[in-house]
Amino acid sequence: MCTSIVYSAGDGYFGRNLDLEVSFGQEVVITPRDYAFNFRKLPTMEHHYAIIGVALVKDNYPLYFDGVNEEGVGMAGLNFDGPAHFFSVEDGKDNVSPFEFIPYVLGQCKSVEEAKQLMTNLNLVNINFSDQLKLSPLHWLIADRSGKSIVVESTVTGLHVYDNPVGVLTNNPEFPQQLTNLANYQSVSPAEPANTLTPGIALNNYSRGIGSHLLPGGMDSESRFVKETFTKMHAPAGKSERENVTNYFHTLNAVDQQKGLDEVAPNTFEYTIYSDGVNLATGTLYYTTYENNQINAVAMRNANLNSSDLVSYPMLNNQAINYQN
Ligand SMILES: C[C@H](CCC(=O)NCCS(=O)(=O)O)[C@H]1CC[C@H]2[C@@H]3[C@H](O)C[C@@H]4C[C@H](O)CC[C@]4(C)[C@H]3C[C@H](O)[C@]12C
Repeated sequence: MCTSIVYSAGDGYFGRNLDLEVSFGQEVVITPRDYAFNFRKLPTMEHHYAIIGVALVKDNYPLYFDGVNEEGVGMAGLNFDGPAHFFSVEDGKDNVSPFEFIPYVLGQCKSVEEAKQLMTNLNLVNINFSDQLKLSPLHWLIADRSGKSIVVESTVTGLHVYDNPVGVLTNNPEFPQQLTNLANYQSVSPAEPANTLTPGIALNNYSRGIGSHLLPGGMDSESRFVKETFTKMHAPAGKSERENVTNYFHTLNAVDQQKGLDEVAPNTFEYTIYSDGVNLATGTLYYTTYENNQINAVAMRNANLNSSDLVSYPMLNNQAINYQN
């Protein structure tokens, strides 16, 4: 499972938890403006906005899992196994494969509105990156600095672009169903609830936090969608970058997956391999990994963005404990 959010405090932050049982060898990758993005069915994009994100680099091609461009547009691909459907190439359409979709949008859009315009003639097609790296069944969250976000889902019924009023995406079911399900939890509150259950009979509020008693806490995507929406909606805005980054990670950690809790095959467990968040104004990417809770950062603007060479940083996995004596 995965969870992606846009968090609108300070400059705004975009990122995700990547939950899986295997690691792909992903790194933090900066694609500068003059790296030539080749597309299978569209002309090469010679120049474009610079991108920072987490990707697997294969044959000098950055296969982005999530990323943010220098204009502050963020995009993440999350598993959508079952409903996801990609089509055959169609003449007259903008035929883009899922593995090309993040560069296609982040390379040329300054806002969610521009991304929406770009997608009016889009056909997400069933072309594999290679025989080893086949199509992934994904859907996507796209957000910008204003905090506005959309979800893109390609299913048997076609391409769907949904406004996302809560700025959260997890996995199945289809996005409209996830939104509808929120209605079941609308009384969940950080405050003490009013007793509408037993009018006239006082109940003993035995604990603090009783307003969130009904909040789901499972590893499943529906539970995470509700829990993350509640957590993010009530997340405080900090006064500094440090405070906002700290709040951002606490917000995502509400739905991270500890090893041992989500068995996807006998004795094989899905867990949160990494969490990342990019400042949408500065392009600095912050991340933690399962093995290393320390927040590490890579600044896009410290790289030469007028170049054609990818720049990669390994994700640091050694737990950095601050021994005080
Ligand atoms: C599996 C990842 C999504 C995490 C997620 O949603 N997990 C939930 C699993 S589940 O619902 O509980 O089954 C996705 C996100 C980005 C994907 C990768 C990116 O799309 C980049 C390439 C694309 C290639 O086509 C396949 C390999 C790949 C390297 C992808 C592998 C995998 O599908 C990734 C890593």
